[in-house]
Amino acid sequence: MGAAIMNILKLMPKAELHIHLDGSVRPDTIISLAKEEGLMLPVIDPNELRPYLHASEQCSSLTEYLSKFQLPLQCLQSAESLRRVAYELVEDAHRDHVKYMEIRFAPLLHMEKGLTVEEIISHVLAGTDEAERKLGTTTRLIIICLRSHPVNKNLKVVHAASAFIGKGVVGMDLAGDEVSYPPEIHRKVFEQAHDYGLPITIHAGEAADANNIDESIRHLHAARIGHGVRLQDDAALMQWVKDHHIVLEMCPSSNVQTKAVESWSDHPIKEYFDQGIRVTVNTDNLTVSGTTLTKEYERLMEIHDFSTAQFAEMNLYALQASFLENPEKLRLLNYFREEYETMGLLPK
Ligand SMILES: O=c1[nH]cnc2c1ncn2[C@H]1C[C@H](O)[C@@H](CO)O1
Ligand SMILES: [Zn+2]
Repeated sequence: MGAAIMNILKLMPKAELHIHLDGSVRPDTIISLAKEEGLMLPVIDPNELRPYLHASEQCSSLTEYLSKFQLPLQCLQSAESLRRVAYELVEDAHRDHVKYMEIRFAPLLHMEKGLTVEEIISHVLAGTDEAERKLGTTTRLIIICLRSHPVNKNLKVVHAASAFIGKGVVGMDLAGDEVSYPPEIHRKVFEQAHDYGLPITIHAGEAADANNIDESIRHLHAARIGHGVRLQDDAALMQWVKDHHIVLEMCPSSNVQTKAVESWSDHPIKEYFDQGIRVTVNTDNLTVSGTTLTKEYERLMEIHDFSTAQFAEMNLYALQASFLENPEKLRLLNYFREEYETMGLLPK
């Protein structure tokens, strides 16, 4: 790949719909937060920390992948740490020319030192709002319910999130261990979210089969699907997803690491795209997956032969499917189109 193309991939305005806060903490920040909070790191030499925070391509499963969140989560139990990592994540994305991002996190994982769900959301918002003001990257939040958490607790999370509608929270998600906890357990939770008017995206068809995608759309009101790798197993559902403009938030590096796919070349993203399904490219987790949006684009271009214009198209899918409120969404869509036109990525 030539330097000119690499430059376009880096410089083109990008939208990121699927990125977890706790999986995207800078390793240096982990070290600094561990010191501040008096936490013992598993190793003394910071250079040896990487295997504790990063899932390599040798990672064997989603379960192993999820074990990499333990350490960052221990460091994310205070107001200041939440504000700081939220700010730094927007800063990192900004450096990668991300102009719109939806950051997701699960409040129930940040309550070990007594913060309430409302406080946790407020502290993350303080960081993203400050970053948006200083850097200009439009940032919104998606609140996650974990599959392994009881329904009554998740209902409380939805209730707390609903108070932040119009103040930075734009949607709800279901994440965690898909093998042990199928989506139907949480129907009531997402019924409630839907009643509050919160848009919904669900992790599905990542570590378990296409039925979970079907269930998430049909009964959990998902307008978008996190990953959706197993959609390829069900032709009728695939057609339905295409016709109804359900958007897939695909995260290729993560999908290789969790073994949702065997390898990069086995990833179905290009096949979906060519069939007219609205796929988007995302990182999932900057630190756990050891990636950036530009790196994902580079590998997709090398291995699946995507063109720069096709990346532009997927970014427009992402913005259209974003949970951003309307005047701002239109402004960003116009901005992206103008930039792409100037860069020669759209037909004039
Ligand atoms: O790709 C994923 N699939 C399922 N769950 C995930 C993935 N990436 C992160 N998570 C979980 C682990 C985090 O602690 C949690 C909240 O961000 O969400
Ligand atoms: Zn995810």
